[in-house]
Amino acid sequence: MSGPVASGAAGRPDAFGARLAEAMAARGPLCVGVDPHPSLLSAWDLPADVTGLERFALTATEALAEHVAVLKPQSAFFESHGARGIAVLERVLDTARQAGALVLLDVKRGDIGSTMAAYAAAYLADGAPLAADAITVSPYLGFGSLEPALSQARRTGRGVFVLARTSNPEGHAVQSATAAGDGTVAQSVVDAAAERNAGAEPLGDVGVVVGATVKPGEVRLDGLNGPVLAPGFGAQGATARDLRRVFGPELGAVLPASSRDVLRHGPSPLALRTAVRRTRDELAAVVETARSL
Ligand SMILES: O=C(O)c1cc(=O)[nH]c(=O)n1[C@@H]1O[C@H](COP(=O)(O)O)[C@@H](O)[C@H]1O
Repeated sequence: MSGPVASGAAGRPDAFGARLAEAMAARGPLCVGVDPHPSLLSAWDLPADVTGLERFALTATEALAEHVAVLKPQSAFFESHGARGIAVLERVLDTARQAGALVLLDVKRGDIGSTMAAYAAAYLADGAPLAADAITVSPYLGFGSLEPALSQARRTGRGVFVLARTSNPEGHAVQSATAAGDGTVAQSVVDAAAERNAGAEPLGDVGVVVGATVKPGEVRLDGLNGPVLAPGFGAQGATARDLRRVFGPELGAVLPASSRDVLRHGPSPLALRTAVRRTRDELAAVVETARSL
């Protein structure tokens, strides 16, 4: 898959939505998280320092990046090692890109607009050392405060995934509260993303995050016209059948994400790839059944 280019509009072939749809069709709808938890480093017999981080993250990336549509490094695990950890993250981004995976950098940024512009420059600008194909962002300073990231992503053929209804149980209290007007806070996020995606083909660049662990019907996704990142699959307890229950007919645009449940099979590259293949086959079976519903 080629990297993003510098200009254009949603609907162009190199827009993030189009590149993601192509990657999901070619490689199956699975996003694997590269989350170098200290406990996983220890399970892989690696030291809990930056050399262990590097071995872990590059082993996982080299083993998997040719086989999945999207790799999602979790920034915090790299940041916790300081500048040398960030240097490892840069290598992960580069290695994944060379292997043709799209890279979704999980940084969950959210800030006032003028600072959001700096985050956009850090992660969504051509040539930035930490540029990724997409990032996760938090809308809790107001969806409008994300504008600099949304417009930068559109200009550079990149994407954003906005937290809507997250997989963790604590998310319910704020995200299921009633928003100004009507409906829940989570639904207002999905609706704002849908506005940005209107008219894009085959998918818009503004995705949302809805955990695979949530109850069916908590958010309506039928008008989104964008991708849905669904973490919570695997280690947090959601199964492929839960994905079908939660997302039903929208499953075609859903990108289930799993980190620990894949990574625990390492350090053998073969065992990591076998875990990915098994997970992908399970997902393919439920997506197929959802299509025939
Ligand atoms: O944005 C995310 O990626 C995310 C959103 C969410 O609602 N829940 C969630 O678990 N995540 C991330 O997805 C990954 C889940 O990891 P596992 O539970 O090991 O599969 C972690 O990196 C989380 O930070």
